[in-house]
Amino acid sequence: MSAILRVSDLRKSYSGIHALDGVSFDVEGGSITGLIGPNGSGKSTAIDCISGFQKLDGGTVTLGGTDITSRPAHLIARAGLMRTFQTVRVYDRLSLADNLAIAAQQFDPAGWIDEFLRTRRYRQAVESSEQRARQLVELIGLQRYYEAETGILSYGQKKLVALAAALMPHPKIVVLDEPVAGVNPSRIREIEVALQQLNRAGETFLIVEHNVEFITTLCHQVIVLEQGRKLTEGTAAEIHTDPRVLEAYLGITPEMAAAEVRGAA
Ligand SMILES: Nc1ncnc2c1ncn2[C@@H]1O[C@H](COP(=O)(O)OP(=O)(O)OP(=O)(O)O)[C@@H](O)[C@H]1O
Repeated sequence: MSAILRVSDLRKSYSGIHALDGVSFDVEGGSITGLIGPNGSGKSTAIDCISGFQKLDGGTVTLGGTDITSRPAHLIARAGLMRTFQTVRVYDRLSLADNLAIAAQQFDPAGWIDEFLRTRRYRQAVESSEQRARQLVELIGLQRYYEAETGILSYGQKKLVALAAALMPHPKIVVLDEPVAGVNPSRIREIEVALQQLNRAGETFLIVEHNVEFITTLCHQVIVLEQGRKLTEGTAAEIHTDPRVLEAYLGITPEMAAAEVRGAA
């Protein structure tokens, strides 16, 4: 695997607060990479800056070798970096199929003249969008709701629809902002399975999430931020046992962990 997304030395301050203080990391193509850290560590600022929703003070972002630093969000999306948001954004009154058709249309090569004249380009765009929609809906396990209004779906299922919408234009990577926040715990597994299925089909994800168990179950690589800096990165197993991560998250110092072990012995 090679890096599809490379961020180097990201810097962003808010009136003296260093939200990002030189953060660098890579996301490998075909991976699920997690970005975690305690409250205020800079996760949201990082993904907002990467996806063009905030301006960086410094640093670079490259996508598939192309410099996309500080481009407007819509051009970053067009370059192949899509994102989802903490709060779900779907059209409740429209069917799942229509939600996905609208998502595809934003990037459609066919214009209104093609549509008016029903050109071959228009017919091909509609056909490939429907094929993509059916494939994605199957991968997220919602095929029985394809024609149903999305309003009837659970919050977790709507999050999956928003994810499928982000995937419609065949992006190089999707950045997910807290995909299981607010989701009923009994539904979290559905999202986990859907992401695994999509990843097996070749999709790449960068996930920001507070639910560390979800991240460590799912991710090949985990990056940990603390106070605007990268504290560490590694596999889920490495992160789980890293004393610096335990301290940052739980306030457990290596000495306390050792004392606990001695006490239990
Ligand atoms: N618009 C803003 N104005 C001023 N300070 C901000 C702003 N946005 C973020 N910050 C500060 O920047 C730092 C990083 O915030 P950020 O929201 O990126 O962290 P986070 O890891 O996403 O936190 P959380 O997990 O609580 O969402 C924090 O100290 C925060 O208070």
